[in-house]
Amino acid sequence: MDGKSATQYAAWKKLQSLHSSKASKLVLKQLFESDPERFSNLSASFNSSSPDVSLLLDYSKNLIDSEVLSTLFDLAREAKVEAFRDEMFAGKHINTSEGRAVLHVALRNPPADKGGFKISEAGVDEVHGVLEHIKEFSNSVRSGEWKGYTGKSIDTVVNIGIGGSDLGPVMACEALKHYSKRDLKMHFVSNIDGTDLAEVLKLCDRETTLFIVASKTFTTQETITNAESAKAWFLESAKDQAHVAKHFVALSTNTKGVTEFGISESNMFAFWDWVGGRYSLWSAIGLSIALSIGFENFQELLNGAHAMDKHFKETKLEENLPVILALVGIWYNDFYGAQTQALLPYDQYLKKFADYFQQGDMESNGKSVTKDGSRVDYETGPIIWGQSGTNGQHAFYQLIHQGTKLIPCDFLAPVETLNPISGGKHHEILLSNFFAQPEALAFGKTEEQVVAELGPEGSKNAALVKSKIFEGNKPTNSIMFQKLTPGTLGALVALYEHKIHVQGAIWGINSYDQMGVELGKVLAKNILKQLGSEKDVQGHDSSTTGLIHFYQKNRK
Ligand SMILES: O=P(O)(O)OC[C@H]1O[C@@](O)(CO)[C@@H](O)[C@@H]1O
Repeated sequence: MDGKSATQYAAWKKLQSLHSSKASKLVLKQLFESDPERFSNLSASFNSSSPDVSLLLDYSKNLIDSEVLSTLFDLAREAKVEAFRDEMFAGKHINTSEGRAVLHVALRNPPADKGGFKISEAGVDEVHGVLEHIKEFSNSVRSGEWKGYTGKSIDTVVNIGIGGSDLGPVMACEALKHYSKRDLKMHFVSNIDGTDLAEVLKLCDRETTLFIVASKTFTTQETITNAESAKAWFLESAKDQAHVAKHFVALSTNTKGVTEFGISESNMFAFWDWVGGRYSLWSAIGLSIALSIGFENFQELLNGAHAMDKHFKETKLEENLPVILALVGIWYNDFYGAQTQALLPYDQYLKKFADYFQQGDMESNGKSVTKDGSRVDYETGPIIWGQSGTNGQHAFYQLIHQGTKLIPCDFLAPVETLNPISGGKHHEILLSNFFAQPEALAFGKTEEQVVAELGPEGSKNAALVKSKIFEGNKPTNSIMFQKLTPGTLGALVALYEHKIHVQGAIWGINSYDQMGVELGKVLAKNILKQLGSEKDVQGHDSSTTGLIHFYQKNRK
């Protein structure tokens, strides 16, 4: 993939004309009526050696026909998606702006003699050593063997990190709570807002709390400030700096930064520059996950992701789940003008799934310049949002059903619940909604149906009738998995990681740097120095100056 502008592709041009000529004719009701086999023709499965790790992707409720779909696959071929995928797996420096490889797949790759991919890049051969360190340490803490400075075992873990050093652990610990050691309390501090740390510290005992300082660069202002404040809080009673070693560990690529902070290298879990922050939960950044669910389950998480890696690497485009999700997403994003993509997991344990992929997707593909420096003249990364079902139905589904915006939705659900309370009644109600919502979105409700429902009297109110019509033809994907296990979560996360990769390849952008987060940080550091008094405030527009002055005049 050479960072070409996507509009140059013949398939892109064909998709433009297909959208112009076909969009009004791509009506799901008719598409299903004309093809009784549509579901089986437009579903794809992912199976792995573990029966619990399998997925069904039903993409039949999309605004596509065979011609559109084949042209989308042509686009993938023209954009050399497979070659770019193989470059990633081979450790090529596809993160061109930073001159780095992109190898989160190496973090979950078994040893070559156990069927793993052969990947050559500095550090890759250290992955299993770090995993061993994670295993030993998490076993030691979970068993009570690891003692704090007064000889007590650890019962509380506080992960201090932000962005990819927080969102992955938060999402995975929530998703896999069923598998967690319930008497080891997990907390996550990310925001520089003192409230975040202050509220967590109220729940902590200095003698039994372990702080994890998670930061790839070990320079992130929020994380280092929070870590310094946590250390100060700890030393208020621990007093002796030597005790820090029993209560603070670090996850980073920056050994110098870690030791300067006061954490010994033996308490550091390292990773490498080819691990992107938003792709790092599989690395040392996942330590809190291993502490929560145990190393064996953490390994299962890695195994599930590796199984999806193999699927992505080895499956032909037409049956490749990440590719299908990517292409269908591009169809709406770039040809239907859809601005967002909703992730709607009908599994309460996945309530942080959409939050996680806000960074995963939007920090990867929120770009407007191709890898060769051209300004794109097409849409790139979508806005990712969502919430667990059925909650979203009572919050924003009104807009999805009857609003003016096209919102492609991915629905996800387990066949089996992990909490079959009340004899499974809750799960059946949940799944009935999981099945019903895409059906309602696809097929809607006609004016005739509304009139029949309202009857002669009710339907005299023309405005009321109109307000009850559901236009339908709203596209959705439905993903089902057996039950939410560590392996299934690994496969699901890897599925969306690779979807992001494919979309970035087609858009010709670098999905793996994040230049857009830097300017705000620099300006904030400059303003921080000017908050002392009004005379210090220099070099800003009247709005920024006015706001700062308002703060300075009114602070206590
Ligand atoms: O892990 P770290 O180096 O502290 O970075 C935290 C987060 O900050 C960023 O916004 C980059 O500055 C994210 O990409 C990253 O996940």
